[in-house]
Amino acid sequence: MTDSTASRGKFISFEGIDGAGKSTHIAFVGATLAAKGKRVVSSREPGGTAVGEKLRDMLLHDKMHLETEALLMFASRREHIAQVIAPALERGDWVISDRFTDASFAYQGGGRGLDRAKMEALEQWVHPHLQPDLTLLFDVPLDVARARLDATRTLDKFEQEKADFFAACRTEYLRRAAQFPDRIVVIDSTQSIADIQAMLSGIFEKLL
Ligand SMILES: Nc1ncnc2c1ncn2[C@@H]1O[C@H](COP(=O)(O)OP(=O)(O)OP(=O)(O)O)[C@@H](O)[C@H]1O
Ligand SMILES: Cc1cn([C@H]2C[C@H](O)[C@@H](COP(=O)(O)O)O2)c(=O)[nH]c1=O
Repeated sequence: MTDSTASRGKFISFEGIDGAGKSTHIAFVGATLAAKGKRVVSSREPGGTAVGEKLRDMLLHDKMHLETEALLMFASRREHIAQVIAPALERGDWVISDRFTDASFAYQGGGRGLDRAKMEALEQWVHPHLQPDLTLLFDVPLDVARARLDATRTLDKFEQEKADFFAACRTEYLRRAAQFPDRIVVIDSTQSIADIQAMLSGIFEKLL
């Protein structure tokens, strides 16, 4: 039986260029929230649903037209909202998403150069009334992100992009942080993991 009186949960997104360190902190934030008695749903984009994970596989490995890429990102998002995000928020759960629409503006808009108006039209279509309550933007210089990636893994299609692509993604992320200062918190991700976790604890202390 569902509790129809449960208050809406909160929606937190994590953003940053590849290698900025966001995935490192997702488990920490999930554990922090759970310790405070919140039910947490942790998910990711592209992906987060069966259909979304199939789209993710294509998006991270197959070359395609930049508009196809943007449309598939939003198709994955549409499914993610319908299957995961909206029901969880209605149940009163907290949703942590490793990326959301800011990533489309940064990567397809900034990185690939797709017209911002097209992205805004997709955003209006797919989630006209939903935005994260809080977005944590992990910001690092490109060389730091690249060194972290090179040290750890086989690179996917996006991670193989050149420095100017990531510079444009980072610029667009920071432009959006300036545009939405009440929602997006920029975290200097060159700090140690321990220092970042201390800062995150402070942010969630205020939010809870
Ligand atoms: N503040 C930090 N100091 C030093 N190393 C870090 C820091 N944050 C993350 N790392 C390391 O950098 C690597 C990449 O981190 P992580 O996977 O969290 O990045 P990411 O932003 O999620 O990347 P992607 O978007 O490509 O998944 C990992 O090996 C992680 O341990
Ligand atoms: C949501 C979203 C993601 N991307 C890119 C950004 C990353 O390179 C990959 C996802 O990989 P991660 O290791 O899980 O971060 O997808 C994008 O280009 N546009 C988007 O909307």
